[in-house]
Amino acid sequence: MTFTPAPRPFDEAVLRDALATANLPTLLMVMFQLTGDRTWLREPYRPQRTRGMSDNDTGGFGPEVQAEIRDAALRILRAWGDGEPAALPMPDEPTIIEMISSCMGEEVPPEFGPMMAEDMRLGAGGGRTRAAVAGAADFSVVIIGAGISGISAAAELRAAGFGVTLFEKNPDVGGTWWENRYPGCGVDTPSHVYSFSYFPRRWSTFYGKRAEVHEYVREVADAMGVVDLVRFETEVLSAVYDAAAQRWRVTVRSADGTVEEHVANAVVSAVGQLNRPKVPRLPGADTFGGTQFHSARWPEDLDVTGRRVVVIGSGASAMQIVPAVADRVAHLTVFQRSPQWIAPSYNYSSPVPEGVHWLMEHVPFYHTWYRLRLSWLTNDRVHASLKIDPEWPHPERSVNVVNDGHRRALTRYIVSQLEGREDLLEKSLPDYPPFGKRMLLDNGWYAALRKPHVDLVTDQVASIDATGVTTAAGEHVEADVIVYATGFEAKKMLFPLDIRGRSGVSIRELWGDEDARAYLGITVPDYPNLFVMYGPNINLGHGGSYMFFGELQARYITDVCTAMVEGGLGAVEVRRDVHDDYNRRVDEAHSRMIWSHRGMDTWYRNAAGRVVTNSPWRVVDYWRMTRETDLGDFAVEPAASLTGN
Ligand SMILES: Cc1cc2nc3c(=O)[nH]c(=O)nc-3n(C[C@H](O)[C@H](O)[C@H](O)COP(=O)(O)OP(=O)(O)OC[C@H]3O[C@@H](n4cnc5c(N)ncnc54)[C@H](O)[C@@H]3O)c2cc1C
Repeated sequence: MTFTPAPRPFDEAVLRDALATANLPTLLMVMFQLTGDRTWLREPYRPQRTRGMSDNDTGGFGPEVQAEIRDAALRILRAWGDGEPAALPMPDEPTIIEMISSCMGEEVPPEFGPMMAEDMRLGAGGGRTRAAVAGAADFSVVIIGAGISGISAAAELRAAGFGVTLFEKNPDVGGTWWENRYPGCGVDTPSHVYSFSYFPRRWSTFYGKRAEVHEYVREVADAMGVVDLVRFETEVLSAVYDAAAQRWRVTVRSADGTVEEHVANAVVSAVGQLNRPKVPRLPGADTFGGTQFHSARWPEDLDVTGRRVVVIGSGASAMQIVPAVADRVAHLTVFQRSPQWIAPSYNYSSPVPEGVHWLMEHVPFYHTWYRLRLSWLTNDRVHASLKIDPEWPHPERSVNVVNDGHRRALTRYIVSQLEGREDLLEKSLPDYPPFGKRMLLDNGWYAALRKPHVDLVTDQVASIDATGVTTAAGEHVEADVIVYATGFEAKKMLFPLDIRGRSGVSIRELWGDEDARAYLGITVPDYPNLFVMYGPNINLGHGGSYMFFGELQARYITDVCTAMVEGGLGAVEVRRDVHDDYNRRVDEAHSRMIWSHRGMDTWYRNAAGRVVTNSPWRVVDYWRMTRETDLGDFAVEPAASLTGN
């Protein structure tokens, strides 16, 4: 699917109505591309700088300028619809930077030009097209997992002609978006950015809910020919490298318990960082007489209406569950270990107006620029402000002067939301710098906490009995339902898979429970032809969409496999010095980032304080690092034989 409309005469009334709903900074870029007239990039048509995550629909223009822009857009679009060609169908990179800087009202560095140009091409072109690689059909790849990562890798490898099999433990594709079914579950990255760059969608809301995200992921998997490659309800148990054969022996178990071995030239682990639920071991939990489950295992038939519900945890999942159930339950108790920084949300529950859909589908470049603007807002824009300034005199509250400004603005917001509830305010103001944990969006969290039948408890749960939970202070809370919104075994990467490389050492032993490392988060010495997705130091802490990161890893992996086939190679193993140097740079970069700030205790860090899950890089840095593969990074072996198992 693409949004690349062909010109045809517009119905003026329809066009006028749609323009009334247009995002003006986006519309100005359309007008410039169609006319080539730089008037639309300059004062008085340069939008004000966008604040926070707002779409800045009016661009900050007064009513007269808004009307002028819409009138001019009407004329320009009518001319295009009547056959006048676009002056700049594909602007060059400096022009893209000039445009994005104009429509954001701030200078965007030139280094973003190539990545943005690629996004524009992909959005218009309908796929990460690949020329078929001669001989690829004889090179087999097993992919473990059919979430966004597995689908990205399979789509690209398949397009190049590789023999691909995916094993998926669930009965459907989608991973995160198939498993998490709790009330309120959805994205906190805007949907037009949390989309594959080559597969736009008519999102019904600006922030898609899980059912729609799952439907989308399935649609992409279908369209890219991936679904047919998946063996569902088949769990991979182990993968062992046979150095003599230059093959991986992959053991899988089907739903009926049958265990079989598959042999492949390469293995891609796409098992996700947030797939294995983490449930605290609380004394007495097994005696609870009600219903209890992890947030990712919400029972399909559970009705919480009129029930007493305890939610343990106040992270991203709890933040979505609590507002979604608060009005239905008899009583809700939220156990919070530490408060979160929560930003005001914009458009969080709003449907995308029909006029905006129409613009995306009928007006050339509109969807592209709407997405590019959002990408800049949600990706790397804040990264620089998350660096620790060693000279900053107030490390107890922030990491630099800009971060301190974020703190003031967010504090004002929280205070405004909890006015008159000093009890809640005291529990809700974090003592660590904003962005030290992933920024969450307020989708009714504070409003829910204010309700008379909702309690926010900062004491810890000490034990559970048949009728409820008891806090460390000895208070008993009666419950019918306990929800463990306690996150995932993120640091235990690839758990519980048993993966053994050239020397027979299990990756579990190599990494331990929480010290995974890989070159580019993808390849590990001693594990030839193994590629890990959403692995160590890949999670995005500053913002951004994992879908894009998944695409970058998929491209890199496909490039390496292509180089293997074209070079007649049987094994590629990342050089230890390359791997070690990369990880030294990761750790060094992290030492200057907010996630390593003193006192930051998050699921990102291990007991030694090393940040294991998060990327220290900007999206554009990782884009550049993975754009071209260099076989010089690997020790390579010629293929003993590229065919046969
Ligand atoms: C509730 C929630 C909301 C999120 N919201 C956002 C967001 O707004 N923006 C964002 O960028 N990211 C978000 N994320 C992160 C999200 O996980 C990623 O965006 C993305 O979905 C990861 O895709 P994946 O394919 O790498 O992993 P997953 O989606 O976790 O998929 C892994 C797949 O591997 C399968 N699998 C695992 N082990 C095996 C095995 N041994 N054998 C066979 N199959 C196996 C699993 O069944 C699963 O289908 C969210 C995560 C959660 C949990």
